[in-house]
Amino acid sequence: MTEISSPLLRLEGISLSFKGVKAISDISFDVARGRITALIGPNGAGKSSLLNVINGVYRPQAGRIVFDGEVRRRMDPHRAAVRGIARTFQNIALFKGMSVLDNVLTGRNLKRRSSWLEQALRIGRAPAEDDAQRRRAEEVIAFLHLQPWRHTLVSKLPYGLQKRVELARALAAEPKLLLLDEPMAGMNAEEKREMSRFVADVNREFGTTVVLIEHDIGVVMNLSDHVVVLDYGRKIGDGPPDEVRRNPEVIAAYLGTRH
Ligand SMILES: Nc1ncnc2c1ncn2[C@@H]1O[C@H](COP(=O)(O)OP(=O)(O)OP(=O)(O)O)[C@@H](O)[C@H]1O
Repeated sequence: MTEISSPLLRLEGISLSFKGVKAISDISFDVARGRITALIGPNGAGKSSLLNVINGVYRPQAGRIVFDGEVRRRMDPHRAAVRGIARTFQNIALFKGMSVLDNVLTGRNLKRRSSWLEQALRIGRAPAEDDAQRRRAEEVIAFLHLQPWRHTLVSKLPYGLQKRVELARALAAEPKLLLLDEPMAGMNAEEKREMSRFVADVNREFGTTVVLIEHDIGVVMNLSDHVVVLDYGRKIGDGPPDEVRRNPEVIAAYLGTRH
C-alpha cells in the first residue's frame, strides 16, 4: 500500500533532449500529496517539456518517475490518464464547436464502463451511466461557477472563461494530479485572482495535488506551497515560496543578470 506521507510524484534525474539539444538536465524533485507546486522559470527553461514528461507525452532519455508508488522509466499518456493525471494546456485545447457541458463530459470518458455498442444504442449499462456522467459533469460546472454558460459553445466564450472550462474538463476526470500549464496566461488581474481562487478551492475541497506553470510571481507566491525553479533546463531552486524568493540564483535568473 502507498503511504500517505510518501510524495505523490517523484522525479529522479530526468533528462530530455530534442535532437541533441538539451531541454531538461538531470531534474529531480518531489511533489507532495495534496499540495500545490509551482514550476517557474524564464521562457524556454523547460517547464512545459517537464509537464509533458510527467504525463508521458515526451520520453526522457534518462531518469525515472515514481507516481503514486509506481516506478516507471517513462509514462505513457493513456496510462497516465488512467492512473489519475489530468492536464490543461498553454494554448487552450477544447472542442470549440461543442458546448461547455459537452466539453466537460469528454473529461469523463475514461470513467465509462459501458461498451461502445451500449453507448451507440443507449442500451444495457449506457442510460444509467449517461445520467451519472452528466450529474458529475454538472457538479463540476457548478463548483467552478460555469452554470450560466452550460449550453454555450466554447468558441463564444471569452478567453478567461475558456481557461476555466479547460480546468473543469480536467477536474471532471477526478484526477489525483492536476497539471496546469499557465492557467492564468493572458488574464487581467481580476481574472487571475478568480482563477487562483478556483485552483485553491479545487485543491482544498477535493484534495487534488496540483502542479502548475505560472509566470506571475505574485500569483505563485500566494497560491503555492512549494516552488521549483528551472533555468536553461536545470533546477536552480526548490522549496517553500519564501525561501525560493530569497535564493540569489533565482533572483539573478529573474532580474536577468545572467540573461
Ligand atoms: N518538441 C520540441 N522539439 C524541439 N525542441 C523543443 C520541443 N519542445 C521544447 N523544445 C525546446 O526545449 C526547450 C524548453 O522548452 P519548453 O517549452 O519546455 O520551455 P518553457 O519553460 O515551457 O518555456 P515557455 O515559458 O516559453 O513556455 C526550449 O529550448 C525549446 O525550444
